Amino acid sequence: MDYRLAVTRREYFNAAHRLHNANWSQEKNLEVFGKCNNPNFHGHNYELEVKVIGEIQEDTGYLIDTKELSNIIKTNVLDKFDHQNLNLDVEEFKVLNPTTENIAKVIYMILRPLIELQYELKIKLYEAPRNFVEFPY
Ligand SMILES: Nc1nc2c(c(=O)[nH]1)N=C([C@H](O)[C@H](O)COP(=O)(O)OP(=O)(O)OP(=O)(O)O)CN2
Repeated sequence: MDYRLAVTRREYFNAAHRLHNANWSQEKNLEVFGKCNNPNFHGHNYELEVKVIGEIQEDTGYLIDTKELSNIIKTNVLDKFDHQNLNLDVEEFKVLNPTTENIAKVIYMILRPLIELQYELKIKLYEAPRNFVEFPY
């Protein structure tokens, strides 16, 4: 039995969004989401941390090759989210409010099948330097 450890890859993407609940009135949306409900959308510089937890492989000395992890994130998350309008351009958010919580959850759901099951996966997503979400928790 070896010790478990974590390898984390940090990435960045820029995206526009608007927080809105189509089942609510304009007034209720404005009351709950305030400036984030502006129909003209607004952008954030998101900082994403993808953490893979497991044991060191004896043959490579790696837990996971960071280059491989970086490629997985780039192809499946950054290429899909970066410089996009999340509400309009990303399929998942046509039916889901693009809050930091939901974006972190969607990223986890995209990446989970792509990382070997023996590893635990955790997502940390910063929407602003002082606001971040961790999923799962
Ligand atoms: N739990 C959540 N709360 C809020 C979310 C969210 O995704 N989850 N999102 C928003 C808006 O998107 C809003 O635009 C947040 O950005 P910003 O206004 O820049 O954030 P702050 O006002 O907190 O910025 P500070 O400079 O750190 O004060 C709102 N709430």
